[in-house]
Amino acid sequence: MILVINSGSSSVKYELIDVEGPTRHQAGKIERIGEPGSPFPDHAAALEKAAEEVAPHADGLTAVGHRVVHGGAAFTGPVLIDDDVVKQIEEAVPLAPLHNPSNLAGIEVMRRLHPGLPQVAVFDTAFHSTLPPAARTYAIDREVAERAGVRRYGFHGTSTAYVSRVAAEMVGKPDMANVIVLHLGNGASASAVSAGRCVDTSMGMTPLEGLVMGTRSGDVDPGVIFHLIRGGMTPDEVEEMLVHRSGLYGLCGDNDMRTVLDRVAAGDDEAALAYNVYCHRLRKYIGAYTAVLGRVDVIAFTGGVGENSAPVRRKVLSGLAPMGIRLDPTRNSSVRGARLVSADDSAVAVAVVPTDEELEIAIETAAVVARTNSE
Ligand SMILES: Nc1ncnc2c1ncn2[C@@H]1O[C@H](COP(=O)(O)OP(=O)(O)O)[C@@H](O)[C@H]1O
Ligand SMILES: CC(=O)OP(=O)(O)O
Ligand SMILES: [Mg+2]
Repeated sequence: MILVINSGSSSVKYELIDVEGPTRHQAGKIERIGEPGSPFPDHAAALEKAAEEVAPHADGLTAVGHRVVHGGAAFTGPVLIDDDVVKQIEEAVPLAPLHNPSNLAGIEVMRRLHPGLPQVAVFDTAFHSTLPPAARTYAIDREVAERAGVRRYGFHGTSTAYVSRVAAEMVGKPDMANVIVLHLGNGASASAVSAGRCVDTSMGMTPLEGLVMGTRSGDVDPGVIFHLIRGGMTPDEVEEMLVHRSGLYGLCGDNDMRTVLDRVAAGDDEAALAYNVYCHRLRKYIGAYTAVLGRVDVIAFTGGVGENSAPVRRKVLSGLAPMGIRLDPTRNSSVRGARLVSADDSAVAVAVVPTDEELEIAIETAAVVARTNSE
């Protein structure tokens, strides 16, 4: 049995998973860590509570698997954690200042509480380590880029790996499908996957590039940043705005797509613009990744918005019949679980695939432990 720890910027998710079966056991989520009034002043307190909650159910625990957002250039797959690995994850903190410190807190507490158990790091960036040079390279001064580690790394790789695999199986091409994965949660990303290898992805050196997100801007002209700094904002203020006060929230004051859609239905112009900008950006990436892949077998929607919002899927794909993409309106609005929602005569299949990062982390953790034991 594997304990999966997803220690995020303001929440800790944990789950006990038996990969045989698979069977799910105890699961929980502690939110609003460090916020005023929260009983959990920091990640250590939340993680100790999580460990306490799972303890009565943790008979036969064999390993702990951790989500780590940024693996830098060092990690192309999951690894057994030792002091050296911790040091390398620390070195990637400047590339993911909002994510890696909480991931490290999870590792630190679980190593202390379970010193005898193998601990495995599963990186968001790992699945994207196959990006071809043309897709991962920014067209800036090469020496500067190399010195500072500036390149596209990509994120949501654990989710994208899982969803692209399920979608490829759904269209009967488990080993050779060309898949566009749209992971639309609070963070959002698009990826192009060919025969199980990621060939392009919208998030970049940090999880700020690409699609419009709940509070993150996605793509902006880098010139905007210098304009704002020369206008008197500090670099930290600009970053804070782009990460926390942009995206849907920046445009209409709400970051939850359900609220945005309710406001659109009520005739709210600000919400309508936010919704239109969000969907327009997604359509652009679908077009771009169709060109990158040449042929698309399936477009897979996942994440809270992708899995639950029929109106977003409908709007994003409307008018794309000339590209061979046709939704079935009934399937689209009644979907439950992993299902195809495209029309029978659609050349490109469209799938809704609930993501399961926790299961994927458990599977990869078990595989690392098995490999280590057999060495
Ligand atoms: N029925 C729904 N319709 C539209 N959006 C939804 C629906 N249910 C959830 N969402 C959206 O999903 C988002 C969260 O996605 P999720 O993948 O759970 O987030 P995270 O990235 O934190 O894991 C919420 O902000 C909300 O906007
Ligand atoms: C890396 C990233 O953006 O993750 P999340 O969507 O969980 O914020
Ligand atoms: Mg998520």
